[in-house]
Amino acid sequence: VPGEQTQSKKLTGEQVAQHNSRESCWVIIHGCAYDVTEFMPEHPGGPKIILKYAGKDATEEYAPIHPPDTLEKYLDKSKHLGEVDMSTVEEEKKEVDPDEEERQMRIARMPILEQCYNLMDFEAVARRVMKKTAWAYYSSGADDEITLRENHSAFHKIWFRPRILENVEHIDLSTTMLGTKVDIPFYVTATALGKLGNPEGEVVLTRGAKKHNVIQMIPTLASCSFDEIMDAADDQVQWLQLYVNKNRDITKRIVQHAEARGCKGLFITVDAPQLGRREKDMRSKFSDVGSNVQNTGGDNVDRSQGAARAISSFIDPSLSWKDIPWFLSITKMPILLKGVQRVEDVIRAIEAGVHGVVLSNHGGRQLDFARSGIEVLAEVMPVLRERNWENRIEIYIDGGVRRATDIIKALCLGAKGVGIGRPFLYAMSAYGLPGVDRAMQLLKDEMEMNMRLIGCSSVDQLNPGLVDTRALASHATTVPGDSLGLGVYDPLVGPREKAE
Ligand SMILES: Cc1cc2c(cc1C)[n+](S(=O)(=O)[O-])c1c(=O)[nH]c(=O)nc-1n2C[C@H](O)[C@H](O)[C@H](O)COP(=O)(O)O
Repeated sequence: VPGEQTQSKKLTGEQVAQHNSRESCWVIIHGCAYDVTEFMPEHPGGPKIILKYAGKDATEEYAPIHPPDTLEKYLDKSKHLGEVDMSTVEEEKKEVDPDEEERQMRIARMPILEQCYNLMDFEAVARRVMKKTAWAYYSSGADDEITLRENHSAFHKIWFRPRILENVEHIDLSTTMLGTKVDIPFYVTATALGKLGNPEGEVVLTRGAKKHNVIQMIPTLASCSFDEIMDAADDQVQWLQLYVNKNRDITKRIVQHAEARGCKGLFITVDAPQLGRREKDMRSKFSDVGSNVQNTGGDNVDRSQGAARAISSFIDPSLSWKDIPWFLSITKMPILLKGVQRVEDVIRAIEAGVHGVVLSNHGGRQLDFARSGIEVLAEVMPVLRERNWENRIEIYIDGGVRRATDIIKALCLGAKGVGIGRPFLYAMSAYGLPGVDRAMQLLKDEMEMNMRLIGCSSVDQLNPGLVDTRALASHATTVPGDSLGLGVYDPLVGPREKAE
């Protein structure tokens, strides 16, 4: 940028502000200016969100959605214009947002952490104190959110057949997952965009997992960079969740870097060749020009699924069984398929040589009317036992796990462990690390008590004889009278109407 900045002098806010159009667009991110004029048309989130911040400081909007190394990785060095003297940057006049004022009041009055007695309490608090877009993104399920609700209600169709007069003085909750000893049979599953809920993002979950000796699955679409999350680990085991990129060189680089950094498992997500249609997420984006879901402009990016869809256009819908040998050839990490939803595919996975599966429907965020992981588990294990294959691979489930009894039911039916998503996001968003810590401790306390009451002193004693699953296949879908449903079915409370 000849003449506008000598090596020693920083750019001024005024200089940046002059480049505020499609023809010449500069933005400020973390105190540095970037020329994004040529990049704008390729931005996965579309040009509008960039134009909204043309000539201005975009850091607040940028940080929750993009890992810190994004600009290093994807914007040509010639477009890195150097540091800006932030004292010369005009503060954005923030018009008073009544919603935000109300939210701050709810935060001031939120319950103290000790008043959270179970994982649903964290959801109730998070719904009140999180930013609307963050709540919508985390809580969203696909379409009518039937599967989202079924995931948890399916556990209510399984009843216990507890044993009595067993010595349950000492309870051991520990088990192994892919050879790693963990203190309790759950892991923190991969959930994208952690900084939407907490400015520190996924590293908060890393610290919580360390404290309770559970495993964290690192999401491809994390807000933090992969290396940030690995660096935040303290002698603990982490896995990688992978969305497979159309560009297999990028995928190979990500996988081999994860292995080199010490990841102990590769979980290939197979239930999202396209991200599901999450209307709450889309609706909440309506007021944000950056991902205007009623896109009428000339954008070339389909942003009608909110933020995740926009940043996930790289996902390869052509991924198929024929790719598995290639994955087995590029890494020594155990490979598991995340998002398997019927026994035929579990058998194919075993025959394909993978090391495990996660029976999952992506937390109800993908195909609506997909069955719950726990129901698929009840279908799979008897078929594997018939073939003597139940120990050929490790089988996990996720979706709707909110109580230790849900974990126990899954292990009784043959799961090695369960993945938990939203509860830890809500705990992190509402209370930070102390929230995650308490959520994990509550599960441990519940688990110890319920193991005693079911008459088992260690998880290897859990077996199908301890549960009655006869009601599991009845799919009486609940009328969406619950909080999620009310939000979904009442289009008249969209932001425009609210403002009037
Ligand atoms: C709640 C949530 C889940 C996401 C998630 C983001 C959120 C906010 N994202 S998503 O943006 O693409 O949908 C991912 C993801 O990055 N990759 C993935 O494999 N699963 C993703 N999942 C699914 C997750 O790994 C579990 O399957 C699901 O969360 C388990 O259900 P519960 O939330 O009820 O525990």
